[in-house]
Amino acid sequence: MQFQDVHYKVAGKGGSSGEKVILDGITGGVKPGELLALMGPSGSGKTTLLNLLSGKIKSETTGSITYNDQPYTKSLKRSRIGFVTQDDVVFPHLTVKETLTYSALLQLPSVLSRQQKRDRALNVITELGLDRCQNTMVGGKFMRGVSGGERKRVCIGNEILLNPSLLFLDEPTSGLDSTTALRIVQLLQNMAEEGKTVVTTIHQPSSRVFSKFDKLILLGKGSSLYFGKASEAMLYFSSIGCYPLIAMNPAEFLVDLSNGDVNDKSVPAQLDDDKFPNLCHNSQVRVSGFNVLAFQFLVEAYRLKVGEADRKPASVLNGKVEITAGEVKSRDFEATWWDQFSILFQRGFKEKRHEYLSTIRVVQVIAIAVVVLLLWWHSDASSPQKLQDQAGLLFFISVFWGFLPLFNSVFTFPQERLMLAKERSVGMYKLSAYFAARSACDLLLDLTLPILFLLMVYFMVGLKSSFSAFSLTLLALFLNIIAAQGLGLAIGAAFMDLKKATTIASVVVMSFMLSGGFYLKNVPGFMEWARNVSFNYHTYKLLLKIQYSCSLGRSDVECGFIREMGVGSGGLEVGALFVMITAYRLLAYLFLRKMKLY
Ligand SMILES: Nc1ncnc2c1ncn2[C@@H]1O[C@H](COP(=O)(O)OP(=O)(O)OP(=O)(O)O)[C@@H](O)[C@H]1O
Repeated sequence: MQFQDVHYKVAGKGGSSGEKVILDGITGGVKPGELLALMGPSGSGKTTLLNLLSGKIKSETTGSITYNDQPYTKSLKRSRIGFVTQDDVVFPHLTVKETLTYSALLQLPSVLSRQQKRDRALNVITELGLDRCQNTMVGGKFMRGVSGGERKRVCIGNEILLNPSLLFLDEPTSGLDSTTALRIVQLLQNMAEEGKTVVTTIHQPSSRVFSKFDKLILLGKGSSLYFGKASEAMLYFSSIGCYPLIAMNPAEFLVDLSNGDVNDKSVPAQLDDDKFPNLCHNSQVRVSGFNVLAFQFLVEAYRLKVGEADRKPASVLNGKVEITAGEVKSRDFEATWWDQFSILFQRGFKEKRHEYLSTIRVVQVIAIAVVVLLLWWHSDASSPQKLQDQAGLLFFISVFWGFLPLFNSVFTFPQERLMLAKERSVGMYKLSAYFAARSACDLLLDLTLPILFLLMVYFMVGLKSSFSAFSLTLLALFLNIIAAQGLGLAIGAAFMDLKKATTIASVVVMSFMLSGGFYLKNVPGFMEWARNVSFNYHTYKLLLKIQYSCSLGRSDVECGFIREMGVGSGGLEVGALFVMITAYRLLAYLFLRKMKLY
């Protein structure tokens, strides 16, 4: 891979006049068998350069980046490039083996049998030295799992399943102790020795880690301060008069220099006012610990080294290949739609069952059921007053089993956003397969607890004790839950941000509850739409019909509103719920389609 004079800028707040240059003419290259490190202090542009080289960023760029003398193409991204992000994008409740096996089943070509794909996952586990922890959950921020170094190796494993020729890694050692960091970099060096081209950003490596790099690009404030063999970096800097005055890790020395920090370092005497007259107002020489002169000297020295003659004119790179959801359509999906659905369903089920059927949720439902039992124990519909109380219970049931699944499903897409973006950007599966699998999985898990609730409560609170009434009540609750989930998924997909999504969801929930007809019998005409799109209103009516349609209509004048709502076959309500089930899910799918992959 070769890159020449790469520039990248972003528009500042004030439009084009306030443009911010992020990368300023970076040139370099790396061959198969080499490990290239992009080093520099925080904010120097390492991640941006890595994103450009891997094809993640395409806009606002000039310069040329070629792979085997060819420009970037979509198929290159799919089959030849692996990218390990700085944050570990993994499912915490899956084991190491499950993570890599599902990934292999989704990614590897269909010419391989399922068993061969599983074997490939096992080979990668062995290759990465993960045998001992293969049956341990990966874990994450809120859950203890494998160690940080092992988790990083799982992420690398995910990317090397397809055996890419180019592997990019963003800060693979951040947050790891020096021994674990060394193991990771050793692993990268081994991969490079096997013929891969490996490019990694690194913040401040130990000297042993530094010795593993074949090539090095040192960045400072978006400018290149060095490109060449890592082993020759110190020689180069001493050739321009910069060397450490005390024993120092070379990486520390280089990052200090790129930070403009010249303490304990010898710098050329000509860093005096006469060499750079335009920079030499003494007040400017040091800006909050940053030695402007020294830094400028390093940038100029490197430019001199490269020589203006070698720097070809910049050509426009960008804009032609936008990595969007639509584009992924064109690639060949490796597994069939049904295979994708079943793999994603199994993966989603394994990941989510811990959450849905967790002790805390079961206890929550049992606790609510006990409170309901205490309040409505042996209630009946023998008088208008008692009938009103029972209607209250039905209203509560429709609200509770609407809002619980709604709030659960609001989290689904925002929580999986990173994983979805990562997997979809390489076209691992069709969005429809993912959406169907995710919905089916949530459904199965969300329908378990209402059964428990209803079994605990139904026969003790004086509701109709026939099998058909019980089954119909359960069915009505199921429809309510499926509609509520759809709305939750749509809100989550629309905002993809947990805070915003939960806030909006709570507003929607309150409006539905208030306009649902229980608190206010005469809902004003202009608010009727809120009632009509409220699933719990229709479910409430349905439940009233199931319980009372036969016994009402005689003398319960005082419960006129129950009679009014509870008479009829329930076909209209079932129809309304089906419309909502379809509409909300369709909306969720459309929002998901519009989601940006990067
Ligand atoms: N889209 C953007 N809009 C505005 N500024 C940006 C954008 N992308 C990058 N930057 C800025 O460019 C600079 C380089 O960012 P980059 O993430 O590449 O640095 P880095 O060297 O990887 O830093 P770190 O080691 O902290 O991750 C930073 O100052 C960052 O704020």
